[in-house]
Amino acid sequence: MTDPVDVAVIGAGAAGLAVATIAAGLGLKVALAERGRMGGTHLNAGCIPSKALLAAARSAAGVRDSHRFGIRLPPPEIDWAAVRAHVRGAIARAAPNAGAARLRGMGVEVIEAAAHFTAPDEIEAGTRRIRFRRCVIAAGSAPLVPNIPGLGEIAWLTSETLFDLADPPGHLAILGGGALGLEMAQAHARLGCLVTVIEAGRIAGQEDAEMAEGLREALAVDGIALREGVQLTRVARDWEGMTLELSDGDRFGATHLLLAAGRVPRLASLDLVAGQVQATERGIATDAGLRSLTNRRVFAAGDIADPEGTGPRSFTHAATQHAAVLAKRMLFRLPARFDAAALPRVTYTDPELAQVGLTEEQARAAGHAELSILRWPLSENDRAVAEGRPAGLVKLVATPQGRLLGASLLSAHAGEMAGIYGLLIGRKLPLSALTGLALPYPTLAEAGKRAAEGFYTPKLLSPFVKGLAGWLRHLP
Ligand SMILES: Cc1cc2nc3c(=O)[nH]c(=O)nc-3n(C[C@H](O)[C@H](O)[C@H](O)COP(=O)(O)OP(=O)(O)OC[C@H]3O[C@@H](n4cnc5c(N)ncnc54)[C@H](O)[C@@H]3O)c2cc1C
Ligand SMILES: NC(=O)c1ccc[n+]([C@@H]2O[C@H](COP(=O)([O-])OP(=O)(O)OC[C@H]3O[C@@H](n4cnc5c(N)ncnc54)[C@H](O)[C@@H]3O)[C@@H](O)[C@H]2O)c1
Repeated sequence: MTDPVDVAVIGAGAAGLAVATIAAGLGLKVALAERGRMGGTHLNAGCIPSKALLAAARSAAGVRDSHRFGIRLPPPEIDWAAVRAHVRGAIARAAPNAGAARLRGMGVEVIEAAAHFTAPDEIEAGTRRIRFRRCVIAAGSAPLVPNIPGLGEIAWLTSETLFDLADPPGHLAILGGGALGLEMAQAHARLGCLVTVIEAGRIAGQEDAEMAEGLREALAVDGIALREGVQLTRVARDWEGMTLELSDGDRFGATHLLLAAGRVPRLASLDLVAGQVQATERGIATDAGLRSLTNRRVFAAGDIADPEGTGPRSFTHAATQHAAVLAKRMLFRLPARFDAAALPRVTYTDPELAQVGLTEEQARAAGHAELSILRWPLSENDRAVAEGRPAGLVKLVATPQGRLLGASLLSAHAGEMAGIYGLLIGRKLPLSALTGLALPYPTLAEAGKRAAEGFYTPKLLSPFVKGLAGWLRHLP
């Protein structure tokens, strides 16, 4: 029987790679099993291809829009094969960072096979049986395939197959108006496809309603048909592609259907019973420090982790935050917990929609009866005006004492600005930390500062302060 490894990792996506890299960097003996493509979702079927496609789409939109700046160009011609090559090129350029060679170079034993538990302290991957001191389950999540009559008749798409299409969809129907559905709707519309989004609730349902409304207007400009508050009740194949029936009785034809209705944890093949690891339908049940509730040797990270029953946070930056928690908790045995309070999320449409902390609705639902709601429209921001992009809004939600609870941003580059709000919320800094910050002029980031200034303006203009200023005026 061979010595146990210090850390066995199941899955080489963002979470597994980060954990394996940290542990190997500390000189620990690490084994990593990956059954599919190294790099997992974010590299092969998630962040990188979707952002690469969005960049191509933004470029096409820029050409169409150029007349606003006095530049006359012919309509863009979309070379789909070249767009695909750009997307594949982006994946290929990022791939070496996640590659088996890099990991092996760091001393990690990489096993390119599916892993499953055989005992509470052992996994099997391919022909290898590996005993472990610690195991991190980082097997990620897969697209949810809803149970819709007729779905079996058609060749539906998910994010795992969408980026491999040899030809552009003529009419892409998208089931789900969350981050994935909206990003891919805009990308394909700008690349010349007809797009219809079918959303059971409202688009961007987790996000602030005012932000969703602004995004709705922007997507309409791209010609995207949004069908909100309806279910897809049936799909049938026909000679042109498919016919979709909606719960309001409407029917329409489409050539392709993308399922963007959420994700489910990849639990099935792990044999969690043998590992004595408890899971819920949302993922591996862990405490706030990502340790399994039922097997102290086992931890979870990334999309598959369900810390304290709060559900997964399906973001690459959440996966790397998980790895940082595990570095402290699992490797150094220090207290550490995953705190999602300051975790940003961004929908990379144009404009981008970023959220950090609580939306107004969530803050009220959490029992904050009195709130200070501070807004600054992009139409009042010099940079946005100069660049001819005045649509958008920054909205801050604060306590009456000036502590920031949440920030919602609808703006170009909102994702680049989200971090500052994460810092304010995470470090519990007052709004004055933002108002006192010298920001370069003219920047979009100033909109947030102007919103925060709105908290202090009424106080500065109070009769007391005015009286004080009047009195000071008489001093020599
Ligand atoms: C289209 C799309 C766009 C996205 N865009 C963004 C974005 O812009 N920003 C953002 O932050 N997030 C984005 N996400 C979410 C992000 O991609 C995921 O949150 C992140 O990739 C999850 O990483 P992970 O390591 O938990 O899982 P994964 O990346 O899914 O990795 C898990 C790995 O485990 C392997 N595995 C599974 N079971 C086993 C087994 N039994 N044995 C061995 N290996 C196994 C899988 O093959 C996989 O490679 C996007 C997702 C999608 C689908
Ligand atoms: N920019 C990003 O960070 C980014 C981009 C894409 C995906 N992701 C991650 O990937 C995960 C999956 O994204 P997603 O957009 O598929 O999931 P999601 O849960 O964010 O959105 C799914 C949407 O589909 C709707 N829906 C579900 N079932 C439906 C049905 N039968 N009919 C009509 N509508 C239905 C829901 O109401 C919801 O609005 C998310 O957790 C997200 O965090 C992140």
